[in-house]
Amino acid sequence: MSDIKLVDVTKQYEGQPQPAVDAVSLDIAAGELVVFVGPSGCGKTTTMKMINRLIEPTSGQILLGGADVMSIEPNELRRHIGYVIQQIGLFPHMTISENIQLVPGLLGWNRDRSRRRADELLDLVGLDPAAYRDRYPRQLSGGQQQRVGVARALAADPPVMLMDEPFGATDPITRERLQKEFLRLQAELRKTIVFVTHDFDEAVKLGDRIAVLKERSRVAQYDTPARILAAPADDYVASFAGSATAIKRLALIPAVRLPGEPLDERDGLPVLERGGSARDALDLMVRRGTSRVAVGDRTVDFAMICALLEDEHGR
Ligand SMILES: Nc1ncnc2c1ncn2[C@@H]1O[C@H](COP(=O)(O)OP(=O)(O)OP(=O)(O)O)[C@@H](O)[C@H]1O
Repeated sequence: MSDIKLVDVTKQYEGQPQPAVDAVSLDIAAGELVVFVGPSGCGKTTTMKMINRLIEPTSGQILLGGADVMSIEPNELRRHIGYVIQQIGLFPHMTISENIQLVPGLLGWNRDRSRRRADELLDLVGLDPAAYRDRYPRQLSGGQQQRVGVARALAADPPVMLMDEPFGATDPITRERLQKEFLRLQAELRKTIVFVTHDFDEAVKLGDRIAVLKERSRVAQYDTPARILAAPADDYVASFAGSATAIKRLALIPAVRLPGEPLDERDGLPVLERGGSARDALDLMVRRGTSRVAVGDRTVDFAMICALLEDEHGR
């Protein structure tokens, strides 16, 4: 299993008056996508990099599937944990395929198997292998390069992925497309993912759970996007989550994330389009004059959505 457990983790950089990360504890379940969100400098990246030992904690413990990461050999750890960063880090003198084959190469796979794997991964991230495998990074757009970055991190099929503002450098439209593709990919792959961003909307869109961090990475709230929006733990979380109106926030919550009852097909409820948001579910109810709609194999009801809105106004 690839759950991640942080126990009282502290990082004190030399010469700094305060720790960058101060006694942080957090449990991340296997197969879950957890987003660390917080303002610049609050310690998100430092916390994340301690998980794959790019940074060593001053004290505390990080457990990966129950084993202390400090006891896992660094190469073994890297095979287990894919890593995607904003600057992508593709090697300019290597083709796209060669870039993706780096990790399989390190693992000693033969060339045929590595090549096949690179093609398979290009396909997975929506790039036609025949068109892209032999190009160089500079011949790709920023969004395409970012997809290659994700493909490369997935090369050895690691159960865990660390992603540090992976879509941060792309324009808003590309970013939205990458987010959607990424969610589709994760629905299929179910990796354990730690995703760092300072964009709260991105956190709401992507996270199964969000850890809202304040200074020194202290956890202000750790919960599902719907619950954080409906019931922020304190003023800090509320102001961080604050700018959007309640109804706009509904548009950020995928309807599949709302609590619901199992669907009985015989009810003949209107069916929400795949990928629809809580806002879309509400629209469908209003249009069809029903108080429940089918979302996948469950139903979502009007009262649930009202509760989200009311909590918002009640504050
Ligand atoms: N190598 C280092 N030496 C000393 N201080 C550091 C070092 N790396 C980071 N810091 C400090 O630790 C704090 C947390 O930095 P970190 O990069 O983890 O924050 P962050 O939340 O990821 O920020 P951002 O969103 O701007 O990337 C900051 O105050 C930063 O200046």
